[in-house]
Amino acid sequence: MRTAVRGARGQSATASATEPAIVFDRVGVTYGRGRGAGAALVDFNLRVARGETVALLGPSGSGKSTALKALAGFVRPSAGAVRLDGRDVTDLPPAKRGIGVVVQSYALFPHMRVAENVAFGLRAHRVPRAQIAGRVSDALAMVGMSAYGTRLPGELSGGQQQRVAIARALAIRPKVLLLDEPLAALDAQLRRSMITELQQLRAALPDTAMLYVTHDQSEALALADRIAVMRDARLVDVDTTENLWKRPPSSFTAEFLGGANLLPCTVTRVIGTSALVTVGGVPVTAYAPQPVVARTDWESQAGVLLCLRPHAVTLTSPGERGALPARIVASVWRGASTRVTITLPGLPQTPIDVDVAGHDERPVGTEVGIRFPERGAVLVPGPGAVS
Ligand SMILES: Nc1ncnc2c1ncn2[C@@H]1O[C@H](COP(=O)(O)OP(=O)(O)OP(=O)(O)O)[C@@H](O)[C@H]1O
Repeated sequence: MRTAVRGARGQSATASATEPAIVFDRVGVTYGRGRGAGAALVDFNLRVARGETVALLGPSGSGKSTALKALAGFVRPSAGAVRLDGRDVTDLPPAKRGIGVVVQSYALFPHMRVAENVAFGLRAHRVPRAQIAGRVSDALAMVGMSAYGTRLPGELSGGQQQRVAIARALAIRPKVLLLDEPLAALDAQLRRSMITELQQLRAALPDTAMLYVTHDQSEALALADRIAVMRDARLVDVDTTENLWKRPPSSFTAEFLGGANLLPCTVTRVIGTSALVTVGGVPVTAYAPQPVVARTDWESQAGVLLCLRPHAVTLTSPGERGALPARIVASVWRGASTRVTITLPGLPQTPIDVDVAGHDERPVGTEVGIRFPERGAVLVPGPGAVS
């Protein structure tokens, strides 16, 4: 059953001029039928404003692409509604939604030249013939591909093909741009430079709402205003990139966004946002964001964890005043930094990853000390906490 009431010409009764560019209203998607049916999206609610970029972040199979497809019209929701600028488009075919879509595999027509590939979408959207050449050249200029209009896709690199795919999506001047893992097929170096280009493109399209699907947290942090974290077909957390990073509302989000170390701890006292906790038998002070870590969470000790990000920890000499004693159990040099894994004597089964700048050559077994600022040690509700 749908939640929105639709009136004449697909106009939602809830539509208003102030509605965000994109609204998912309790959307559900089920693939297959009968016993084989599987829910890929459950009670999915999300709003994206004009000019805003939201990243859908989550592990493989969590339903990110399904959400995008429901918005683009490639799968039909079994429940709920999708609205664009206040208009219910749940039953509209994809070509009538005016959405630009970019997918991982470029999806260019191999026998058509670059300019023809870009023009194809314009014809499908019935843009008048006289306007097509100008729109194609504007779109190619936006992605720095003006000089390549007469090439075939096979004569381009992966990054150039993806730029053409983006140009094709932009040519229809969409108010909504959907990007489904657009950089996943590119190598690490090209991905980094494409992130910079996408940031520039973002700035050049101040009125466009963007939904960006990725399982790469660094892309999400670099490009999004807000991040929506998905797990098992559901939206688990949504907030600004900064809030989710600094004050993760769940251990899942803390781990997914930045590979946090999550340590069992006991909270002794909280004053304001400052907490005294015991970790591995040692007292430390930590940041207790409110209301993320509600008083009941720590008073009942219902699974509060200490989130330590690898870059927030500093290795010191053993016995240095104020440092916790630790021992190195593994060390991997990564070029610009070394990922050193340590354990605390009171928590020998809980490895803690620490990123040290440069090449740290201390051997496994070395006794060290660790320090972290109060704001670098954040309490988060554990998996058992009731939200
Ligand atoms: N056409 C389909 N028919 C049946 N099941 C599907 C179909 N497409 C996706 N699924 C299933 O729906 C679930 C969500 O898939 P979806 O592609 O949305 O996940 P995702 O988060 O985008 O994953 P990835 O990061 O691997 O692309 C998965 O369990 C997947 O196997």
